[in-house]
Amino acid sequence: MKKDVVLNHVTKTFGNVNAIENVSLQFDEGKIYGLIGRNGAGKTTLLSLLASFSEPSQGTIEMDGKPLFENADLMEQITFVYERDYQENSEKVKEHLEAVEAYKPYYDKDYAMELIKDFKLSLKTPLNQLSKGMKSVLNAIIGLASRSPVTIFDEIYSGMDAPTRELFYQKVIEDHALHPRTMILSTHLVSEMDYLFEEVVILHKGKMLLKEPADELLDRGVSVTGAAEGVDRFIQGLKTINTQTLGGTKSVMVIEQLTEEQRRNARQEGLEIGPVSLQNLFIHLTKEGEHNEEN
Ligand SMILES: Nc1ncnc2c1ncn2[C@@H]1O[C@H](COP(=O)(O)OP(=O)(O)OP(=O)(O)O)[C@@H](O)[C@H]1O
Repeated sequence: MKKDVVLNHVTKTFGNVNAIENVSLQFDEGKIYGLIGRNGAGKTTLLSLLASFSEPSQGTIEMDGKPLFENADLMEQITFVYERDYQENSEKVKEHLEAVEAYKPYYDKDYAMELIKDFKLSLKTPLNQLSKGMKSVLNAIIGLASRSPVTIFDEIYSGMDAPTRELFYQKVIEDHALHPRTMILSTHLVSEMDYLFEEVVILHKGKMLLKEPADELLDRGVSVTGAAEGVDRFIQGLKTINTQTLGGTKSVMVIEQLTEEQRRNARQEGLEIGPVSLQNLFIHLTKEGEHNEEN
């Protein structure tokens, strides 16, 4: 079975709002995707469609050439984890994981137990007595241990403290290396998660702004740092964003690929050329999206 997920001109409408508008893209089997977008951009809507929670209003979503929606064989391939409050659920963690195991064909119980230990979650706690962070951890464990060919994490990390998030990222990398599968992680924590992503999808107001390999995206710009006067001379005529000044030192993001000659000039000026961050690019690109719409 081919496990790429293909969206063709997908639109999802709520009332008169297009939460997702004419999105076409393919999630290739085995890659780790970062799905980013500002509040209300349509991330959860898109991921819920992949999880078959609802049907697209227009367009198709297919795996192995077949529509995903309500296809039990295909849905077995996908795990979608999202923030849940489990308020009405008093079963214990252990019972809940046993229930998950029953309907997840790739679930690895030993790995789940290892994660329970590493994340220090108690098997005996009723779900509705877990703290917010512990609920996030439980969701993360379900997502990882399900080992589904397509695993979707919808912003489940917000309840986790920083060390727990770090541990989760480490587990994602380790387990993906051992058991390659498609992972889609939506997040607002762009700066701390960017190193996980092989490809980045940016949604903006329901539309797909871009889908690009992370390294190519980061190649779109550089940071230039050094004495303010030298930086000012160097950036003349270049497209820049996000200037920061500290004392006599200035750092500017240049949204252009530099030529060899420009790089040489920078070195001669004593300037340092460094990478841009995905977070800064994201902020810039979504602002630019707004600007283009206004014109
Ligand atoms: N069930 C619904 N009924 C009506 N409108 C909805 C529904 N779900 C989402 N929307 C709208 O669709 C748009 C996209 O929402 P969505 O939750 O997908 O965004 P998001 O990118 O996940 O946002 P956030 O980062 O804030 O969680 C928003 O305008 C939202 O108000």
